[in-house]
Amino acid sequence: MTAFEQLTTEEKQRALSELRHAKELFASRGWFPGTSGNLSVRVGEFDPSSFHFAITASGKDKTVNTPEDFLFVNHEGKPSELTKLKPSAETLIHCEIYRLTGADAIFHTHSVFNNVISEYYWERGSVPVDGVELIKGLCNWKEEAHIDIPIVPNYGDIPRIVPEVTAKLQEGVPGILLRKHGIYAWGANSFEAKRHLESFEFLFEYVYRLELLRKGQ
Ligand SMILES: CSC[C@@H](O)[C@@H](O)C(=O)COP(=O)(O)O
Ligand SMILES: [Zn+2]
Repeated sequence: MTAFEQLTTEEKQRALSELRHAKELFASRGWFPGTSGNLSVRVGEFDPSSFHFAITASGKDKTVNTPEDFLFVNHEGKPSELTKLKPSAETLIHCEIYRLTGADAIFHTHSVFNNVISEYYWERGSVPVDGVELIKGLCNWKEEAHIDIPIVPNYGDIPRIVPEVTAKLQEGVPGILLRKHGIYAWGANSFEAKRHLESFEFLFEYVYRLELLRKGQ
């Protein structure tokens, strides 16, 4: 029996129901414009060289629920079982984030704020955030903490993005921006990944608005 076949139905159902819940919530906030975004939740034991996760199928309208919204894939992004569904085009980015962090859930969304801020700070290589209370939402409890949220290039060829993620992932920052594309946020479970995603979105909007005010526009 493969590691995937050894998983219980309950373990798989739990991952699928967490994905369904996150998908419905983010859809209600308009966080999947134009079918963008993808979500995943890991199942079973974690070994950096062998793991499985449930992920959204590619190209679907994530604002509607269908019986074909999710499938299971392995650490190489290949379907764990026979299916006609195609995993997210960005599955390899999820694979790399799981491999590097051992996280249990990864949520990726596109927003105007995360796109604009990734372009604005592109040359700097990261988005600086200073002393904002919501940095604590990222599990950084230091008073007046400073963080830099890394930005990687957005190539059409997804495998080219993977080594960029490997190189720029930052200890203590559970997220990474793709330039003019969107944010990947992760956590030790769905609850934490959601809190991180919401905190990042808040911080992007804060930095954007503060910059506008400082420039007097
Ligand atoms: C349709 S625009 C967004 C896509 O190009 C992509 O960035 C995205 O987030 C969704 O791709 P998907 O293959 O559905 O997971
Ligand atoms: Zn995307």
